[in-house]
Amino acid sequence: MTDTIFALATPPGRGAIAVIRLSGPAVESALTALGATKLKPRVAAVRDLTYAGDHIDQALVLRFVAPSSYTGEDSAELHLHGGRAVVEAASRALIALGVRPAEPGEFTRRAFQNSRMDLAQAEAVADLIDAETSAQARQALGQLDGKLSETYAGFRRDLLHALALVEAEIDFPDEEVPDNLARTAGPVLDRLADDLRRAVDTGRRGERVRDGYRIVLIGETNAGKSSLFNALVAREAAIVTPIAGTTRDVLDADLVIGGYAVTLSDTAGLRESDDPVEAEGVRRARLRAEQADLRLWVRAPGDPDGVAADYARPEDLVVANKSDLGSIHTASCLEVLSVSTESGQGLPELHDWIAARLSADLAGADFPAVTRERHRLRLSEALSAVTAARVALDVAPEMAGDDLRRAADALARVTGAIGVEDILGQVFSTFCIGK
Ligand SMILES: Nc1nc2c(c(=O)[nH]1)N(C=O)[C@@H](CNc1ccc(C(=O)N[C@@H](CCC(=O)O)C(=O)O)cc1)CN2
Ligand SMILES: Nc1nc2c(ncn2[C@@H]2O[C@H](COP(=O)(O)OP(=O)(O)OP(=O)(O)O)[C@@H](O)[C@H]2O)c(=O)[nH]1
Ligand SMILES: [Mg+2]
Repeated sequence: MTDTIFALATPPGRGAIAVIRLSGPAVESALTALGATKLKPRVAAVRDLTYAGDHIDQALVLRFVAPSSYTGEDSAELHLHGGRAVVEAASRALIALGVRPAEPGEFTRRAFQNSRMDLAQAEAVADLIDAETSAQARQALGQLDGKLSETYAGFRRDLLHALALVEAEIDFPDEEVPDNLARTAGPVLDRLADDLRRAVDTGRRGERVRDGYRIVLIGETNAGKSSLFNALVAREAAIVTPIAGTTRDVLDADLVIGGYAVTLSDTAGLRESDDPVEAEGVRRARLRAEQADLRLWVRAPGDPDGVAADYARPEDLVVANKSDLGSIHTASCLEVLSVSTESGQGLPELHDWIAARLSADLAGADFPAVTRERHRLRLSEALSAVTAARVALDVAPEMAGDDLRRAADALARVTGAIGVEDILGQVFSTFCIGK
């Protein structure tokens, strides 16, 4: 027998309205015990809620009857006056009635277990709640609508089609088998491998939209990295001094540029140093630059050209700072934008340049993007199994069946069709209570 659960679905504290959600088999009896009777399903009605003779609130109540609800179970919502005492009283009454407080994500977990949504959609619910930028919300909504799930289902259909071809040939063996198979199943697998490869490639993009695009400021000491960092985050977050070697630790700030989440990092100036603290700072700066999606090479007039030439990638940008003092000379082929954090010259252009780069990198036409490491690993697994199957087709077709089954398993794990037990806790523990 399933427990009946409840949780505050709105933020805790004082507010205009507080919504308590209930779900489970005892919802109707709990509502009756509170005095909320004669409720037409899915029609809001005002009821005086009472328990043990105490008036709890004059509430708006909404009842859902299984399976037509978010969780697929009998459910209800109590729209209360949003005060702490009212929510407290309602919670105490529900606990006394045997309704227990929900675990984080438990409503959505039940929706998943009652096949109201698959695992990728449940993850999208969490992403949508966490979304702080328009791009994050757009991506999560697409995934909630089932766009990602449809993509995976399409891959699985192709796989099972190929598997059927392989098994048919193996059940009726003759000498022509490898030739026939390569002709029939071969093209199916080639196309599938192409699709999987493209899906894996969208993975970086999807994760960047979700978790933030990593931009690192890097360059010689005193080039003005920390000054630029402060200008971009619009506050005095980093220490700026005329002393070379001021910044040691990597400093991160989250900001939104052009509707995309960005993590911007300020780093220690790159130079050889006998000071172990500074040397460690330089080591961390280099590491961070390697992991970044985009590096801004900050240079002041007179800075040597060397570092950027050694570490830069073609997509990076040289920011020629201190334009009020002069211009830089560079032999590198990177794009150059001149700014002065002192006068503000060039800063709007730099902002626009970054926004344009983000939308070029992240706004793909072929959404839905893969949004999680978990998905990307499984897709890569499926891709390598399909590649192995394609090779086996020509030499040992009886092996191809196993590879294809392995690929189908990997895909089924993404949407939670199989192998759910070991990841359920992990997926839902990151939810907030009441979702
Ligand atoms: N008040 C309120 N607002 C909310 C939610 C909620 O639970 N309560 N949601 C919660 O996240 C989201 C909406 N999602 C929902 C998804 C499905 C159903 C539902 O009852 N589905 C039934 C009936 C569909 C119909 O015909 O209208 C079903 O699918 O069978 C309700 C909410 C956002 N806003
Ligand atoms: N004239 C001028 N001075 C600037 C400009 N930007 C920064 N400075 C000055 O340059 C000096 C170094 O600036 P920082 O931002 O600390 O440089 P940094 O690259 O972070 O230096 P380290 O942390 O030591 O690697 C400070 O005195 C700043 O005021 C600029 O655009 N024009
Ligand atoms: Mg600095």
